[in-house]
Amino acid sequence: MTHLAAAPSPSVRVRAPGKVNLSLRVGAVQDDGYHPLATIFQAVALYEEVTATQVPEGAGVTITVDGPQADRVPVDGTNLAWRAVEALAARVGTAPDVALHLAKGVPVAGGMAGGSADAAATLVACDALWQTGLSREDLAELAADLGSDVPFALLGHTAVGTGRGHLLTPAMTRGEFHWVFAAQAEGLSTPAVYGRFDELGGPGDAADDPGLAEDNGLMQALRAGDPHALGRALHNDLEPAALSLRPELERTLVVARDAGALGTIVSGSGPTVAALARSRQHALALAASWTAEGAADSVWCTAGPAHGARLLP
Ligand SMILES: C[C@](O)(CO)[C@H](O)COP(=O)(O)OP(=O)(O)OC[C@H]1O[C@@H](n2ccc(N)nc2=O)[C@H](O)[C@@H]1O
Ligand SMILES: Nc1ncnc2c1ncn2[C@@H]1O[C@H](COP(=O)(O)OP(=O)(O)OP(=O)(O)O)[C@@H](O)[C@H]1O
Repeated sequence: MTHLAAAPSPSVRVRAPGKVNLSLRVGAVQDDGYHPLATIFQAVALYEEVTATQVPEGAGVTITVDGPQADRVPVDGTNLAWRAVEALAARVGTAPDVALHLAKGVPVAGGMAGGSADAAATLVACDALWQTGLSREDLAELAADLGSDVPFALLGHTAVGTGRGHLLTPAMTRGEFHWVFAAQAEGLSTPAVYGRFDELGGPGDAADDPGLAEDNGLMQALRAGDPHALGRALHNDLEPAALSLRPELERTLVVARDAGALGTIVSGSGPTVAALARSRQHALALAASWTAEGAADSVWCTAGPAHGARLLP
């Protein structure tokens, strides 16, 4: 009798990046609870890696998670990757049967859109696994329904975001920018930070619908590949709200400035703080200052722009 080994279940791996908002301009809250944004995203080379494996019919979705902060990630239907499976399956009329493994390389609840990257990677992975034939635009539509940051995790590189942050236009950049991120053990809730922004007076006298008119210098710095000019132009309307919820972040910003960072900023809704460096060597020096001063729970050196959600061979 010949023994036939069972064929391995089909499996695909996808990487999607974390992000930093180089500029984040926030308008007045709308009736749907969202704020109109004008933002410039940059993807950075801290990646979420999602492996999707076909499982027998009826097995449903399962999630396992790997990484230093894995215990803070839900493995049920509240995980954004799980919701991505369900959204894609419903869209193409297939059963949501898949085992997901998330290898987390982006700080959790840090304002760097790690969960959004998982959702984007999962869309690309299941799209390949199920050979749906959907276009990248179709996936972007599903992505926008999952969360405001998910379409950018699909696209990657550097892009202007408007609407809720989900309408994207790629931006021209030259060369590589070196970043250091100071992550905190305890995350911040994105709705709580937007809520504090409202309590602090929202956009105040600024236009309800923000624009990027004030970001001409930033766009020019990107096109010129000039990290000094980029450092001066970084801007985040949510920074006062994040600092009001986490006053100790002020010291993290100051330590990086004192150590010669070209610019410092709270990343998105925080509490991660980003510092822009002159070079990779300088990034390592900034990281060492944060560690020496105990101004971060973990420190991550990386560079941007990085690619969007992409299948791995
Ligand atoms: C802070 C940023 O990371 C900047 O890119 C994003 O605006 C947040 O994007 P996200 O985490 O994908 O947010 P979503 O999952 O879409 O929304 C979560 C909550 O954040 C708030 N929210 C989000 C986006 C937006 N333009 N206005 C908002 O007020 C709302 O309270 C919403 O209920
Ligand atoms: N795949 C996921 N990975 C991490 N957290 C997830 C995931 N799905 C749901 N969550 C929940 O969402 C919360 C925020 O997660 P995430 O790491 O995406 O935050 P974030 O980077 O601040 O997001 P954003 O920058 O898009 O606002 C976590 O505290 C967790 O409870």
